[in-house]
Order: sequence, then C-alpha cells, then structure tokens
Amino acid sequence: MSTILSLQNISKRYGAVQALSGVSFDIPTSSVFGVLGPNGSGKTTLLGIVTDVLKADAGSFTLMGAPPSARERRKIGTLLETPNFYHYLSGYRNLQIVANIKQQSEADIPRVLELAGLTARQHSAFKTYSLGMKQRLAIAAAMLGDPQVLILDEPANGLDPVGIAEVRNLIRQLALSGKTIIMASHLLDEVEKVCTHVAILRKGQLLGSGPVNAVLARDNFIEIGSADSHALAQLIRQHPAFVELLPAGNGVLQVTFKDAVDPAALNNWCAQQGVWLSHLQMSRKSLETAFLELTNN
Ligand SMILES: Nc1ncnc2c1ncn2[C@@H]1O[C@H](COP(=O)(O)OP(=O)(O)OP(=O)(O)O)[C@@H](O)[C@H]1O
Repeated sequence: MSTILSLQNISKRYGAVQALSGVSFDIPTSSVFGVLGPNGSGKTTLLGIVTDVLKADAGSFTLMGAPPSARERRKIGTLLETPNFYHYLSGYRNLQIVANIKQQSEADIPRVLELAGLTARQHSAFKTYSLGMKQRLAIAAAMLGDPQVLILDEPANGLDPVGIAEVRNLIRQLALSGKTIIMASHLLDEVEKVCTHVAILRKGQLLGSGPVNAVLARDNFIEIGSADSHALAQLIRQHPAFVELLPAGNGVLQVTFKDAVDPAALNNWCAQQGVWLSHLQMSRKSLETAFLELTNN
C-alpha cells in the first residue's frame, strides 16, 4: 500500500496549550483513516494543519511523497465545518455557489449529486432536506473537482441513525472508488464500522496508529481447536504463559495468556507436543476497549 499523506513531527501550540506534540504517522492511499481522540486532543488542529487552515510550529507533511504545492493541495477536498448553505435555494443552486467560490467547473455538479444520492432531490430547497441529506450535500460540495483525498471533521455529528448510515455508505462508496478519506471522529462505533486505519490522539500526543485490525487485536487472547479438544486442553494448561481457558463450544477453546502470544509460535509449540491445531483465531476487542486502554494509560 502506498502512502498518500505522511506527517512528520507535527507540533502546534496555542499560548500555554500544547495542542500537538511531535505527531508522525502515514496515511495509506485509498484508506478510510480515522483520527480519534477525546475532546481537546488535537484532532481539529491536525486536520487544520494538513488542509493549510493552520500553520504548524514545527514538523512537516508530504502529499504523494512531496511537500504539497498550492496546486497539489487542490487535490484535497475538505469539510471542516458545516457549510453555510442557503436555506431557500435548491441543493443544485447551493453547489453552483460553492463551485464558483472554489473556482471549480459547474460541469462536475451532476456527478457529485449522483454520488451523494441527491439527484432526485437536487431541485428541492435545502431547508426541505433531512439532516442526513444536508450532510451528504456538504460532502458532495467537498467532492467538487474530484479530489483524491477527502478530509472530514466529525462527518456523522448530530445525525440520527439513518443519517449516520447514509453518510457511512457514502464514505464506503468513495473509498471503493479509490479515494482516501481522512476523518476525525469521537463516535468509536462508527469508526470501527467504516475505517480501515486509525490514529489515536490524547492531549496532542499520538498514542498509536495503524490498521484497525492491528489496533484491535487482543494479542493475549486466542481461540484454538483440535480434533481432540480434551488433549488440547490438557496441553495448553502446560503452556508457560497460560492463564485461563474457556470452552466456546464445538471443541473450540478460548485461551487467555499472560502476555502477547505469537499465533505461529503457539501452533508450532502444540505440534511439537503432538497436538495439531485445526482452528486458530486471534480475537478482537471493540474499538471502545482499545481506545479506553490507550487513553487511560
Ligand atoms: N484558537 C485556539 N486558541 C487557543 N487554544 C486552542 C485554539 N484552538 C484549539 N485550542 C486548544 O487546543 C487543544 C486541541 O484542540 P482541538 O480543537 O484540536 O481538539 P479536538 O480533538 O478537535 O477537540 P474536539 O473534539 O473538542 O473538537 C484544546 O485544548 C483546545 O482548547
């Protein structure tokens, strides 16, 4: 996977508040990248820096391997705060106004309306839209000019479950078409559903980043099974890192170890003692658990 955006040692201070301290991570091309953190952890500041709304005190970032020129930066579509759409004008007219402000061709409007699922309602007044439609129109506005990267600050904020699902589907659809989506969010459930990668911030410091699966992996908890589950249970109790065992039905055992266990090494260890595993699965914790573990530490 290639890197589309790479942050190196970004720091930013507002007076006495250190909003970001030396934050570095890479965002893979075509990922849906979630920036997570409690209130005040620096998410908005970070997005502001990569979209050039704010200037970092230190550090730098590269877009597609190079410091971004003004032209390159136009390849980033942004939705940092809810745009002020005109309530009495239609979705289409509002996009015309945005296209003119952003000096982008109006010819792109039907495409973004279609992507956002608003074609049928494009001539209705904005004030008649549901909250989900309003947010989809805002994302459509950010997509004008077909940017490769979209940056969204809390795209699901304030929406009801239907609106959240609509925005989620739109983000997934954009990711499928190869766009990279970077979103700040505090809705962990939502991030877990839609993001492929995450970075977790607390008080301006990066606590961890990487593929969602790696962040969520519980590396001390493994499900194993074997044709002779009785022999497996006896054997696994002898493992030097064994803590406890729970039968999960169908001969599968859920085993907790003292610390991280490499699945390949565990497989090997069992085989050496004559027990062949027919099932081996790392388990996942919820993003909420991972987030609380990281942010409470
Ligand atoms: N213009 C500013 N002047 C002074 N302090 C600021 C300013 N903008 C942000 N801060 C402070 O910097 C820190 C990081 O704020 P930021 O908005 O980036 O966090 P956030 O993670 O986006 O939070 P939230 O989820 O509440 O939006 C906070 O302590 C905030 O109070």
